[in-house]
Amino acid sequence: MKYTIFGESHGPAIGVVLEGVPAGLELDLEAMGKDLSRRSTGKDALSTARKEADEVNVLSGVFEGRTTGAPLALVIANSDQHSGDYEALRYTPRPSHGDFAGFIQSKGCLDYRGGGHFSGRLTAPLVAAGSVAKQLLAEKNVWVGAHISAVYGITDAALNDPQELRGVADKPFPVLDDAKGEEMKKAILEAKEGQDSVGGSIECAVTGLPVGLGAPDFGRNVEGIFSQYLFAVPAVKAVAFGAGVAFAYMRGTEANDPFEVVDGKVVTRTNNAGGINGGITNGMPVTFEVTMRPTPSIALPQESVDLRTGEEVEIEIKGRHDPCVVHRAVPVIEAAAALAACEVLGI
Ligand SMILES: Cc1cc2nc3c(=O)[nH]c(=O)nc-3n(C[C@H](O)[C@H](O)[C@H](O)COP(=O)(O)O)c2cc1C
Ligand SMILES: C=C(O[C@@H]1CC(C(=O)O)=C[C@@H](OP(=O)(O)O)[C@H]1O)C(=O)O
Repeated sequence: MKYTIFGESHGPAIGVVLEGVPAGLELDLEAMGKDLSRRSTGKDALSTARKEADEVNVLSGVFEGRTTGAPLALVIANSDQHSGDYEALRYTPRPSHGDFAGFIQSKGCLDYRGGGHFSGRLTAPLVAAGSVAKQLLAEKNVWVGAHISAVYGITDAALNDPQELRGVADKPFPVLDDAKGEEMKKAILEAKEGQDSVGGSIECAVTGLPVGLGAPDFGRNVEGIFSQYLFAVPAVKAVAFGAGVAFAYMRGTEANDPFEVVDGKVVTRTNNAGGINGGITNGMPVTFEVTMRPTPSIALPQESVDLRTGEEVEIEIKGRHDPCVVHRAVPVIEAAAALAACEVLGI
């Protein structure tokens, strides 16, 4: 499958075209709607106040409830744009958003309203595409789950078994330990109160991938394939597999995953490698953590440059921004992982 996401945050609609979807899948639009509502806006003070229904209109690729194999076009309308909030920012880019790089790359023709095509809004169609991927993976007993692993240095309980993630998806704030979740929420609201934002991380597991997929080489390496999809999510700045950055503090004796036989199957007792050795799946769950930066649009004054005059200026960003993107991004990371898992499986 190949996907193309289109649209701008303040344009009429956003959407995705998925090519190469196998024919015959009975598309579960209710499951898709559930994932979209996990990501949705305007629910509480922890997220942007913009309110979008995020209803999916299936334009093509489905007939009598089943995929036909033709390109699947899913469209989501935009309705609650406040484009006036962005007028003053047209030539004075927001630090760390896509404004400056996008302005130069587009030769000044950028749709700067609401972050245009760079907006986190574009993760709605990604979640829709990810839902299709999850449904295809379910036919092969492959499952994807995730939780918030940290917000502003406050960490969730350690994930011992990916099955613990099964109950997390239905929680409004998807953590394993709800008490830690309350601390994280407090940190988000405190940052918001101070006209600031916070970053964090999401841990994700993909279970059921068979041993032997991928290759050590560029282009077919399983860590590389997952990373391509994950870094395409706005605000993702790091991806680490298995024990990840903690390897820097370990000896081989702690880091190595000993082999054992369980029910006649070769498995590893620990999974520090995150289910991948030599770029190839080893049959254990593929596990990874993504780090997401603090939301760039903060209300405090910031330094910018007027691109028309070259003059250094101070800007103040108005509007409705997420004080933290992490909690809404959990289904987004699952979606990116599901699409990556499909590629690894050759779907
Ligand atoms: C779900 C989600 C919501 C986001 N909400 C906002 C937001 O309200 N304001 C903002 O400035 N950035 C937000 N972002 C982050 C920006 O879209 C992102 O930082 C920007 O596109 C630049 O990309 P980069 O951080 O990957 O370099 C959000 C990202 C995601 C995934
Ligand atoms: C609309 C969504 O999030 C938006 C992501 C976003 C950004 O810059 O990434 C900026 C804000 O846009 P606006 O200023 O138009 O309210 C968020 O509300 C969404 O996720 O559906």
